[in-house]
Amino acid sequence: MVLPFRHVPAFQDDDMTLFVFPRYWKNKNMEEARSRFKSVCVFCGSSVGKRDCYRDAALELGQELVKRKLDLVYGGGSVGLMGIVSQEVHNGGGHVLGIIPKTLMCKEITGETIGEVRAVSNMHQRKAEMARHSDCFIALPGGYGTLEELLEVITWAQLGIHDKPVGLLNVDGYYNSLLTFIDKAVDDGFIMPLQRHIIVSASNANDLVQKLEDYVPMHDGVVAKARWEAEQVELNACLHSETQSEQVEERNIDLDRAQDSANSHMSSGA
Ligand SMILES: C/C(=C\CNc1ncnc2c1ncn2[C@@H]1O[C@H](COP(=O)(O)O)[C@@H](O)[C@H]1O)CO
Repeated sequence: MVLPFRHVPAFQDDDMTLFVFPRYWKNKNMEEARSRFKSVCVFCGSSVGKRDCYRDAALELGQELVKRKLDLVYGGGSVGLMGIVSQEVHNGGGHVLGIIPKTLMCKEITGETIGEVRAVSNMHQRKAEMARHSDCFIALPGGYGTLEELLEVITWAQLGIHDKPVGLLNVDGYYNSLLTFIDKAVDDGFIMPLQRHIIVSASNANDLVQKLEDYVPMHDGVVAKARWEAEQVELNACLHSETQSEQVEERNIDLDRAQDSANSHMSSGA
């Protein structure tokens, strides 16, 4: 029996928990409760910000992921808070997956790569891949890029495209004005009160990850998930064939280069 994520209570103190979430288990002889997540997607600034508290929070989040044995999925590279959190997870022995559009994939823009790096064709594919490879999302402080990524996964949760929890690491009140704005949108009838609960927030990494663990998705039943799943399957097929044709193209370019080099060796008599 496979239970869909949305129908499973976050906490079940029985053998079923082991069956549904193999990584979330309570051993009677051990104090430690492991996470029901495997991978966490972190959105965060490509800058470090002007105050030390942002760097400290990125370090603390990295350590929290290592402590809970969670893998990191992020935008790739080593610039800004992205570099701090990814380096910390990598140093702590966690798996780091960076997903980065080819255009941004040069040291001058993104810095050194860390861990596993997956190149994608564009920003849309990057977001789809980041979401596909993770079980929940966390936004550290950041700018336009972070906000855009955060709001997209919140919108996807609202539409029922996924059931994955979304958390704001509200470092020293960085996101207070965004949360106030969202409350205003609820008061003025642009966001339904039920959908306000999609966003979970906390001021430190430990509390935030715990809240994400406890999160139970709520739905108004308006959007049929099956329709999105069909669309998702199509999108994945599309991304897959795009990646495959790019790989074929790259292989052809490599073969042409090898042929050119062999030809020039032959003609120079080497
Ligand atoms: C053009 C700039 C930096 C480019 N470097 C980036 N490398 C990798 N990923 C990036 C980069 N810039 C943005 N991202 C993605 O958006 C988020 C950060 O954007 P923000 O505007 O700094 O908040 C991050 O999660 C990445 O996925 C100079 O900005």
